[in-house]
Amino acid sequence: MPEAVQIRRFVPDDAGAVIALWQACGLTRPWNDPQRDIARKLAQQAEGFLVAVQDARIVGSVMAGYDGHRGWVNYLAADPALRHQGLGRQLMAAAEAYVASLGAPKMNLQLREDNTGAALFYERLGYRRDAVLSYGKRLVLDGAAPPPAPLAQTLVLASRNQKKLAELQALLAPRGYALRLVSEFSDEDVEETGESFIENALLKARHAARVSGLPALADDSGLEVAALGGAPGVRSARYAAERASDAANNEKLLHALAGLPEAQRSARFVSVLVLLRHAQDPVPLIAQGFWPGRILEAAQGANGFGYDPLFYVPELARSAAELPAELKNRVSHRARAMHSLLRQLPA
Ligand SMILES: O=P(O)(O)OP(=O)(O)OP(=O)(O)OC[C@H]1O[C@@H](n2cnc3c(O)ncnc32)[C@H](O)[C@@H]1O
Ligand SMILES: [Mg+2]
Repeated sequence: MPEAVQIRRFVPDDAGAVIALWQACGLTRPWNDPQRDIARKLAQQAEGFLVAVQDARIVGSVMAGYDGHRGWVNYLAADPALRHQGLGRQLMAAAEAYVASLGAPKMNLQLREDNTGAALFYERLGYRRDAVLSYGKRLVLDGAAPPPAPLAQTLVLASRNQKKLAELQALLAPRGYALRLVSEFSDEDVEETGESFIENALLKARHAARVSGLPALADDSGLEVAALGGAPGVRSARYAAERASDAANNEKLLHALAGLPEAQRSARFVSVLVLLRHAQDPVPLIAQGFWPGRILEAAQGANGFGYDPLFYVPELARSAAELPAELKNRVSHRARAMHSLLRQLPA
């Protein structure tokens, strides 16, 4: 049986094994020389650099420090072969105890935006996403230059739905995009006459680009319920009636599925995003995202909008309306479509 994991201070002889561990965990970057990062830490609060050891092998690391305002944690690494055994949690507890002993009132950390696995890990430890943008300026370059961050660019959002605006804004702000609503430029309503999400998204985006003169983003989305042959689908917003309220749509859906057992209540949210550089853009960027789940027998939760209170997400064991906004925005159909759209944008 392997011996229990011990957490102790880093010593210089650990460097080779620690760097190999960081590389195995994908934590190193060409512009950050790990040797120099270790040397920097040994010169500043060296006792906040901890390693986890099992059977004389380095299986984990964490670097913690206090800048006089906040505690910070970096280089949390756990041997990939020991995942799900509480090692990351143990290292974070040690890092928190260290910065708390120095008097830090709060611990901060930074994650790459697409690192959903790590985000869920920190949320389970009680961390919450702060409503801040993280800025940085490199003072010393160890190696190759990092890719340049995009400068702020304004897009018009072809939507009248404020909840969509909030979700899309949160997804785009970290990438340097600001959104303005099409209602700033025109009161005209676009009829969503398309047979597909793509056609409707294109209609909305073209109109917004035309009236604003700006590049335009549109989302056409909806809920597809298997037992209803994919309905309400592209008609999700007007399922109960033209301009129906969310409550009326939800009631109609519950009625349509009344008496159906759980196994026959599967559904998915769909989001199709279209980005046009200008109204005549012949090559729109298009991305779609899906979010599988099932329809509950009664509404649960008060967050989100539309069908969220009836949409149960099995992996999170909650309805979409019970998820904090930032969590919905990491796993939803819209988030998935946005990640795919962002991958198509030039860096
Ligand atoms: O067309 P715009 O002005 O963007 O706003 P809308 O609300 O009419 O949006 P859609 O035409 O795309 O219709 C989508 C409908 O699908 C539902 N829907 C889409 N995304 C959803 C989400 O994240 N949560 C819950 N319901 C959603 C909701 O009822 C929306 O009204
Ligand atoms: Mg609409």
